[in-house]
Amino acid sequence: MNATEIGQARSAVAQGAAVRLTGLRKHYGQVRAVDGVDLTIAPGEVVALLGPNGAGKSTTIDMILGLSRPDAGTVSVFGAEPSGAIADGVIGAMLQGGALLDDATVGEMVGMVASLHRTPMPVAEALRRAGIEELAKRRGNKLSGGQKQRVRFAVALVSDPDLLLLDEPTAAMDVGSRREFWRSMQAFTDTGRTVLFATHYLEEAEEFADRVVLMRGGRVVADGSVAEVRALAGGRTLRAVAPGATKTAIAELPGVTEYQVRGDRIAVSSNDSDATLRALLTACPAAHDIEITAIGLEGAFLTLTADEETGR
Ligand SMILES: Nc1ncnc2c1ncn2[C@@H]1O[C@H](COP(=O)(O)OP(=O)(O)OP(=O)(O)O)[C@@H](O)[C@H]1O
Repeated sequence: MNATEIGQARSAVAQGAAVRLTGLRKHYGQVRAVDGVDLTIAPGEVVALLGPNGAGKSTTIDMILGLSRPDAGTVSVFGAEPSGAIADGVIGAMLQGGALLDDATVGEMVGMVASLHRTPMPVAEALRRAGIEELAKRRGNKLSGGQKQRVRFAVALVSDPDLLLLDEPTAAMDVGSRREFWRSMQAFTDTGRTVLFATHYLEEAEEFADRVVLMRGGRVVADGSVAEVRALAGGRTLRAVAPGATKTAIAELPGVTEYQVRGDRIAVSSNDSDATLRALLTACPAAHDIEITAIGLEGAFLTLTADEETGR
């Protein structure tokens, strides 16, 4: 079983999926924004949606929210249509650039959204969880970009949702605000809520997600834990000082998927680092300062989202 299958099987056994997408497709003219996505997210999972620009992350989130209608396939949220789940306050969402009111205070804005729901959490609690209690009386047009994001977070939380959908939630935040945001988020997920977040910050996925779903060209290209996705990219990096090693000799080492040679220094990506190392020491017995490291999530991301024709 590969990591994609493990991710799907693990979710499928969970009772009553939080989110289930089957054969989801959305085209804009010739652009296949989402091109056959099957995805099941179990209650309580924290899932990072990764992918380069235009991979289809926002389009997928919009369809889960019922903001955009699929051309084909189905979306269900806790067994219901998105519109039903939204009306029941089951879903909270934080979207890229979601509009805020310039003339209303933060407390009023969050209060207005709370009034739309049957069982909201107290406004003060939503502000506290989003870390913006001191901004309750500040008007929308006096907020910084990062503060606006926190207000959007409070708006997403106030219905006390079981599922949070976050599209690049920390995009406008500085490092301190991001750390604070994820601390609040962890307090929320510790209560067993489900979170799906799209991000470009790989370290956020690495640190906060139970599971990583990697999209490219409207499709899911990897799905599993951070360790599983890293392993899918196959590999390790071997660095060494290899006097006299030529590019041709390095390219021909077994297991090599990519390589760089700068003077005596080589850096090789390999899907069989043991075989690469043995062959290197045979071809170049003077090789020294050898270092083998596991590929990071960033390396896996780049490998798995590279265009096929430029994969090597
Ligand atoms: N309303 C639209 N009209 C036409 N094309 C669209 C529309 N929305 C998205 N697209 C196209 O669909 C593709 C997927 O876009 P989407 O916004 O879902 O990607 P993304 O992974 O969220 O990207 P990013 O990381 O840049 O936010 C892109 O090629 C985009 O240009």
